[in-house]
Amino acid sequence: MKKRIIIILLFIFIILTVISSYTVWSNNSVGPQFTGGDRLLIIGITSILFIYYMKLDRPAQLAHATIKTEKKEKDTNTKETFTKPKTTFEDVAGLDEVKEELAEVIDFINQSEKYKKMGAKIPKGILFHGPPGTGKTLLASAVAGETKSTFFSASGSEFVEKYVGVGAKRIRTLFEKAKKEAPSVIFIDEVDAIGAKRHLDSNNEKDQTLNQLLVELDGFNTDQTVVVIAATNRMDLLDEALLRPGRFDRHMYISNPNVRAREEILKVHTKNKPLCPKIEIKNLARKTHGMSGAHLANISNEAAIIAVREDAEVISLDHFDQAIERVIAGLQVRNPTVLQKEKEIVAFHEAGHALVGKILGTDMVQKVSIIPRGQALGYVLQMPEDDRYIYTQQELYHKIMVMLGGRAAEQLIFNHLSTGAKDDLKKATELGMQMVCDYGMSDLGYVYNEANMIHAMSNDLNKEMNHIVKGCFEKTIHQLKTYEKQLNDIAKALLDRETLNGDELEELLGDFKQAPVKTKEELEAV
Ligand SMILES: Nc1ncnc2c1ncn2[C@@H]1O[C@H](COP(=O)(O)OP(=O)(O)OP(=O)(O)O)[C@@H](O)[C@H]1O
Ligand SMILES: [Zn+2]
Repeated sequence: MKKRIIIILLFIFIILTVISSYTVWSNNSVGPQFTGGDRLLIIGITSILFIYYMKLDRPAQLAHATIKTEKKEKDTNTKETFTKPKTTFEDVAGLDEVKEELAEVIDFINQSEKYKKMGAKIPKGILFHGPPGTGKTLLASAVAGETKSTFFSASGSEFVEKYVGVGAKRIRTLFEKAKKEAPSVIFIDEVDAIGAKRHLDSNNEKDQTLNQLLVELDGFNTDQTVVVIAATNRMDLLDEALLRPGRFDRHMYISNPNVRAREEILKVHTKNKPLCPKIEIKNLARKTHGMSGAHLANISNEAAIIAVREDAEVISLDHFDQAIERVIAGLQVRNPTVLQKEKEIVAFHEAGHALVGKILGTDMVQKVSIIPRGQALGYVLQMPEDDRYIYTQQELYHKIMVMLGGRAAEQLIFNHLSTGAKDDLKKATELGMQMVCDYGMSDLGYVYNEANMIHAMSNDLNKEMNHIVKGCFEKTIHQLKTYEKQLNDIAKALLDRETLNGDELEELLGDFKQAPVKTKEELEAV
C-alpha cells in the first residue's frame, strides 16, 4: 500500500518537474506559473521520493527472491521420493542369471564390513539394459528390498530442466540424501535422457547434469553403501564416459522372457487369483510369445477383470484368451460403423494374411477376425510355437510375404490399392531394410551398414529393399492365385462368422496342401 502511494506521488512529481522545467525555460505565460525556486523544490521532492522508492523496493525484491529460491529448493527436494520396498527376488520371476549376478551386490550391502576389511570396493554402478517392461524397475526395487536399503527412484527425464544447473543440483541433492539414508539403492530409469552421447545432443544443461552424475559416481568412497542402478532401453545412445570402469561398469541385459520365464511370471501374477483348474499356465506361456513381463502382468489382471464382469466364480481360459487379444489388438470397438463394402475388403485382406501364413507354414495362426479393435478393422493373431532367436533368409522372406498377404489378396480380388495396408507396408519395409543393412542379405553383399552411413547410401539401400519387398509381393500374389478358392472360403466364413479360431481355420481348409516345393528358379526370383 505504502509502495503504491509513493509510486503515485513520484509519478505526479516527475510530471510537475517536466512542466515546471518547460514553463521556466520557455517563459510561457499561459498555464501554471513556476519560479526557479518552485522548480528546485519540485526537483528536490522528486529526488527524495525516488530515493525513498528505491530503498523501499530493494528489500522487497530481495525478500521476494528468497521466497522464490526457498520454494524451488522445496520443489526439488520433494521430487526424489524414497521408500523401503518390500519387494524381494521372489517377486521377480525368471531372470535367473541376472539375479545370480546381483546376489554378489546384495551380499556386499548386507555384509559390507566383511568386504571393507578386505579393502574390496563396492560395485557402484549397475546398468540394466533391454526392452521396456521386462522388470528392470522391479529388479532394482528387489535389490533394495533384499538388503532393507532405502530405495531412491528417479527417471532421467525428470532431471532434464530448462535452466542450466538445475538438473545438476538435483543430482547432487539425490546423492546427498542417499548417502544420508545409507545403505541405499538409487535407481535412475531412462538414464539415456541425461546420459546420451554428448556430441549427439549438444545441450549445455544436459552436459552439466551428466557431468554431475559422473562426479557423484566417482565421488563416493567405500564407507558409503550406496549402489546406483541405471536402466535404459537404448544403451547405444549412452555416452562412453558413463560406461567406464568405476562408473556403470556392470552391464546386465534384461531380455524379454522366454517360454519358461513367461510361465514363471504368469505364476507370480496369478498366485492370488482363483483359476479354473483346467488352465495350464504352460499353454498360456506358449500363447504369449514375444510379450514382456509388463504385458503378462497386464493380461493376468485383465483376465481377472473380465471374470468379474462376467460374474464368474473363477478365471477361465476364455477370460485369458480375451485378455490376450485385448492386450495384443486393443479394445474391441463397440457398434462399429464399417460399411458392407469395407467389411468385404477387410475380410479378404485378413484372409490373405491368414492363408499365406498357412501356405508357408509360418507361425501358428491362432485367430482371424474382422471385428474392429483399436484402430484396426481386422486382425490375425499369429504366434510362433517356440521361441526363436535366429531366422534364415528364407524365413524372413516368408515373414514379409505374410505381411503383404493382405494387400496381395485385395489386389487379386478387387484389383485396387487401398489404405488398409499401411501398417503391413511399414513392417515389410522395415524388415526388408534390416535384411539389407543389418543382415547382409542383398546384392550389396555381406556387409553391415551402420545407421550413420545410411544417409549417404540411401539410394542403393532403398533399391535393394524395394527389390526384396517387390519380389516377395509378386510371389505372394502367385501363391494366392494358386489357392484362390481357399482365399474365397476364408473370406466368406469371416463375413459370416466374423471370427475364426485356429481350429476352425484348419477345419475350413480341410486337406489343404502345404506350399508346393519351390523350384530353384522360383527361389532366385525373389
Ligand atoms: N520378471 C518379472 N517377474 C514378475 N513381474 C514382472 C517381471 N517383469 C515385469 N513384470 C511386471 O511388469 C511390471 C513392469 O515392469 P517394470 O516397470 O519393472 O519394467 P521396466 O523394465 O522397468 O520397464 P521400462 O523399461 O518401461 O521402465 C512390473 O511391475 C511387474 O508387475
Ligand atoms: Zn494387414
